Amino acid sequence: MSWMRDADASGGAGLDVRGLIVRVGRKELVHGAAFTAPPGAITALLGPNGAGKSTILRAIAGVESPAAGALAFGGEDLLGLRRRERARRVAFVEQDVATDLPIDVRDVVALGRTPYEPRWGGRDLGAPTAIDAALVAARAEGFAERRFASLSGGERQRVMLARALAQEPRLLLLDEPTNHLDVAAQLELLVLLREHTSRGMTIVTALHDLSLAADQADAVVVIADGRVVASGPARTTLTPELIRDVYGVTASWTENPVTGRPMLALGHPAA
Ligand SMILES: Nc1ncnc2c1ncn2[C@@H]1O[C@H](COP(=O)(O)OP(=O)(O)OP(=O)(O)O)[C@@H](O)[C@H]1O
Repeated sequence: MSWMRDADASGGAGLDVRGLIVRVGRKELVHGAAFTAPPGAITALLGPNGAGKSTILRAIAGVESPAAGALAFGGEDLLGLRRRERARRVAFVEQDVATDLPIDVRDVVALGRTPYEPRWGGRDLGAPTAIDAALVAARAEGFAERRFASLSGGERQRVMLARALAQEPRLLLLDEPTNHLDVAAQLELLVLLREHTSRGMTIVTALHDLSLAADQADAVVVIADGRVVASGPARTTLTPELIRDVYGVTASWTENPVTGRPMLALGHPAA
């Protein structure tokens, strides 16, 4: 396809989603979504509850098979890759983590190395280093020897992030990664993600916190009713009009008195 050749020619293209349709049973949940996520950047998927953010991430991750559409990353057709090859490129941290895994944290993180295990026996020589580095990066090394089921929600989220980092993906998909984190941990996570983008990782993350997305994401994609309604840089895309239409709340850009950066203030004037 011509757009994939274009992506190759540009050297290191990001994620390109075209005409994505996802059906579950007879119900169509995503109706021809199209957007790009720049390489080496954080793109936030925004939108109200039930808009389709998780469904889109699941389709990109290969958990759901799209009914139609094209998904390319780095100029490669993701849908044409074998599962193992896709898993070496794309990692996904889902929103709800199973709570009853009867295994230790380190073993959960080791699952991220599955795509690198030699097919015909032998050992994945890169595993110990990758697992240790991922535990440290996700600030999960302090509970590496504990049972996964004994962890708090925020700790579990760090472990699932560590598992995804152990996979050494070039595209990292995150579904609401901050939802169990306290305010310091949220900002710390964004710093960590920023470190990874500066080393070339492309990150696409569903976020509910519009202010956090406005401050930290390089680009935003706004989803409503299974459709992309706007996309682009946060400052120019998240207009007060768009936010009112999509979320029904009042918004205003102002200056954050703490950071000095543009800040999105939200609320209902009468509340
Ligand atoms: N397996 C399913 N069968 C039927 N409907 C589904 C299924 N999975 C999701 N949906 C519906 O599809 C829509 C989109 O769901 P999705 O989880 O993608 O939304 P979301 O934007 O991630 O929402 P949230 O912000 O609440 O996590 C919702 O209306 C949801 O109820």
